[in-house]
Amino acid sequence: MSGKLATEYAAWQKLQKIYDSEHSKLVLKELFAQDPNRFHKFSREFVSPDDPSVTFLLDFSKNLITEPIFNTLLDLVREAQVETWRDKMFAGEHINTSEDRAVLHVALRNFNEFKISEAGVNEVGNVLAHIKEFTEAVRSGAWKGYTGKPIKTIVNIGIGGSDLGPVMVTEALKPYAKRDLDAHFVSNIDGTHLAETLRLCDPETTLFIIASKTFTTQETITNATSARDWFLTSAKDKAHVAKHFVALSTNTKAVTSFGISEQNMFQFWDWVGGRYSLWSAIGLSIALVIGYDNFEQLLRGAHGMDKHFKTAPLEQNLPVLLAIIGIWYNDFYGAQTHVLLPYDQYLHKFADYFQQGDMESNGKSVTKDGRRVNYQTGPIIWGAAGTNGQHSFYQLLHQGTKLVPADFLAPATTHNPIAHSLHHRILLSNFFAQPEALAFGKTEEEVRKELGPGASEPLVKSKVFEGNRPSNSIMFPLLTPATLGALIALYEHKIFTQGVVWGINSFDQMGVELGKVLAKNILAQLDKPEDVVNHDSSTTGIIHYYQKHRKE
Ligand SMILES: O=P(O)(O)OC[C@H]1O[C@@](O)(CO)[C@@H](O)[C@@H]1O
Repeated sequence: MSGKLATEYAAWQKLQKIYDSEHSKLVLKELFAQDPNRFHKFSREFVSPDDPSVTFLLDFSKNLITEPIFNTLLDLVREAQVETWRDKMFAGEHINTSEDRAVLHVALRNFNEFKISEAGVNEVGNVLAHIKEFTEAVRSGAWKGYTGKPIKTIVNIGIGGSDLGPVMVTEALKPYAKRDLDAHFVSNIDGTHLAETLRLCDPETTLFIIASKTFTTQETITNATSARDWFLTSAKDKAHVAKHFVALSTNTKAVTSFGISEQNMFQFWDWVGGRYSLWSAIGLSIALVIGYDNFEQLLRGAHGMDKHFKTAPLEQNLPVLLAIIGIWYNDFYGAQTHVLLPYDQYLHKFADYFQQGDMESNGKSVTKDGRRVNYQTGPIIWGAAGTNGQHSFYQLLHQGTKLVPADFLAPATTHNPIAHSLHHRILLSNFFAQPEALAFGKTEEEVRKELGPGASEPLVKSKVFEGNRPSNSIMFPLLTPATLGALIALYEHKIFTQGVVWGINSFDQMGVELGKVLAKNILAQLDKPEDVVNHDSSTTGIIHYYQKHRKE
């Protein structure tokens, strides 16, 4: 980053002028009518440099852009020195300046290709070997519980990046799962989460995975402690913990003091951000569910995207393209959110995952140099699997007053071709139709013709679709481990690129700390009304209501 506020870039100022003078004239229907070649001009096909079966189409032609806008957005990326900062990241420079850390999730899937100098990077292979050995032992039944039975259930206890990645990926890659190994994920401190999960577990055949980068997160350590107490109620002897508890962390001291032996610990390093950690030991539950070979395919798919991001010219660089399109709407059109719409039920947790990935990375208002930004940074990320979203929030997308840029994603082929793939064809017909409806809408004239004479004016008006609502469409042949890896890396590098343009540190998360400190302070005051001190009347009042009405 050049130490500039994004608004100080010449390209940014030029974009503002273009927006001010052009935006009202940008009509997708006209843009397509003027240029029969628009789709080819504004679509790219990604083919992994490592594996030609990892390929997808990005169609970004249904966006409110022209070639001058597109080129000026690329100029902004150049002026912000995105490529320089990208190369710093890959080289292991400490670009996470507030924590003086490298940002090296790419090293977790590097397979020794890029030369990266940072402590721990040359240990990645050993951890992967440990993951392979352990997952094969558990999946084969060689790893036995304290009564000599094989493991039938795994419970990952973690939160945030120690939960969302494993959840999303094990859901997305269910077709590759070992169906006789049940996987559960406990994250919330709400006792319900653990209690409901333990109801499904047999202490003799359950493996608990305590996933925590810091191994100090209150929710995770509390859940882990309660899970261990539950286990020991049956197993009695603490020596049995070793057969049923493993840890994923950077904090060996905290792991061993919890009572998990170092040989049952899978290590990672401080240069792995929590929201970028599924590729690390945090991915143990993924490897247990889909097998090590598929887990490695996930990593290799991401590595192929890494190489693309590192080498492709900006105008061909898919993470850069998603990034600049997002900036155009976020910073010039004033769009507050960005919606992710995977037309694949296996990807139903994709938006959840990138809520942390994007919003915890770019939900910042101060630059790396400590200057308050005077522009919008990270968007609000949300979404749902199609076609479910169509029966929930698409009314707003089509006829609301808010601009909501959308990413549509879908596999050309389903893993479940039931009814001779009729279901998939119906799903895809919607995947194709929704962006068309959003972009081109339905005119008043078309509505009048449809309703015929005599239709009331309000009814006519209510059925008009203004259109001109932008979207990206991404289609890939099949959702495989490698394709998923490439897709996740695509969005990781989009987030990186936007953060560099905005001049913010995408890799710390200071904003999650204050609430935790206040909560710990309040926890100590919950017994009696007189304990509640030093708060505003609202916080005091609602705590007193709780104390008056609680039963336990
Ligand atoms: O993995 P851990 O150290 O337990 O942190 C869990 C999550 O908590 C945070 O909110 C940081 O406190 C996320 O950034 C992180 O993924």
